[in-house]
Amino acid sequence: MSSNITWHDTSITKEDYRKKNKHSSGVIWLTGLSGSGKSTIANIVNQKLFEKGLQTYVLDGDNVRHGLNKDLGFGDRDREENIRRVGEVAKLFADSGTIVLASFISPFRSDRDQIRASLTEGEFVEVYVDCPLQECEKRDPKGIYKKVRNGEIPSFTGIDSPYEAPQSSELVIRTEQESAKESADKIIQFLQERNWI
Ligand SMILES: Nc1ncnc2c1ncn2[C@@H]1O[C@H](COP(=O)(O)OS(=O)(=O)O)[C@@H](OP(=O)(O)O)[C@H]1O
Ligand SMILES: Nc1ncnc2c1ncn2[C@@H]1O[C@H](COP(=O)(O)OP(=O)(O)O)[C@@H](O)[C@H]1O
Repeated sequence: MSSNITWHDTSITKEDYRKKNKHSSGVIWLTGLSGSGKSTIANIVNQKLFEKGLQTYVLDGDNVRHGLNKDLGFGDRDREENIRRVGEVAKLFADSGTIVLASFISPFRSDRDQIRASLTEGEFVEVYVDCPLQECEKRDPKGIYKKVRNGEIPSFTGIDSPYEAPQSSELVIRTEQESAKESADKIIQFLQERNWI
C-alpha cells in the first residue's frame, strides 16, 4: 500500500532537539481503568515538569477522541486503532524532543507492547495506574459509571469490556493508597533516576 512513499530524513535529529532542550525525551504511558487517576496524575507531572522549564505535553483519551480519533468508538477494534494512532503521535512528539504523558485506558497488553516496541529501548515508561473498580466507581468523576449502571453505555472497561493489567510495567501506582501528588512525585523521581531529566 505504501510502496510509493519515501521516508525523508530531516537534518535536525532527535538528539539535536534533546540537546537544545537539555533533557531526554520519550513516552510516559499511563494505563488504567476509567477514574483510576490517569489524567489527574498526568496533569500534575506535566505541570511540575513545565515549571522546571522542560518540554512536555499531555495526550489524553477524552481529548484525542474529540479530534484525531473522533471516528472511533469503544469496540475492541476501535480501541486498538485508537491506541495505534496515539502511539504513532506519541512517537512523533518523542522525536521532537518532548516528554509525552499519554493517558489512555489502553486495555490491551499487546497494543501497549507494540508502542514499546516501536520506540527505542528506554523511551517507553509504562505506568500502571492501579485502582480497584469499586473505588473508581465510587469516585465516578464524570458520572459515567452511573450511566453504565443505568444501561446507557455498553462495552465499558472493567464492567463488560476487558482490561488487561500490565505484568511488568516500570511503575505501579496504587491510587487508593497514595495521593495524586505522591504518585506524580514517584514518576518524576523515576525520570531523574533514568537520567531523562
Ligand atoms: N465504553 C467505554 N469504555 C471505556 N471508556 C469510555 C467508554 N465510553 C466512553 N468512555 C470514556 O472514554 C474515555 C476512555 O478513552 P480512551 O481513549 O482512553 O479508551 S481506550 O484506551 O481506547 O480504551 C474514558 O475516560 P477516562 O475516564 O479518562 O479513562 C471514558 O470517560
Ligand atoms: N490518589 C489519587 N490519584 C489520582 N486521582 C485521585 C486520587 N485520589 C482521588 N482521585 C480522584 O479520582 C478521580 C480520577 O479521575 P481522572 O484523573 O479523570 O481518572 P482517569 O483519567 O483515569 O479516568 C479525580 O476526581 C481525582 O481527584
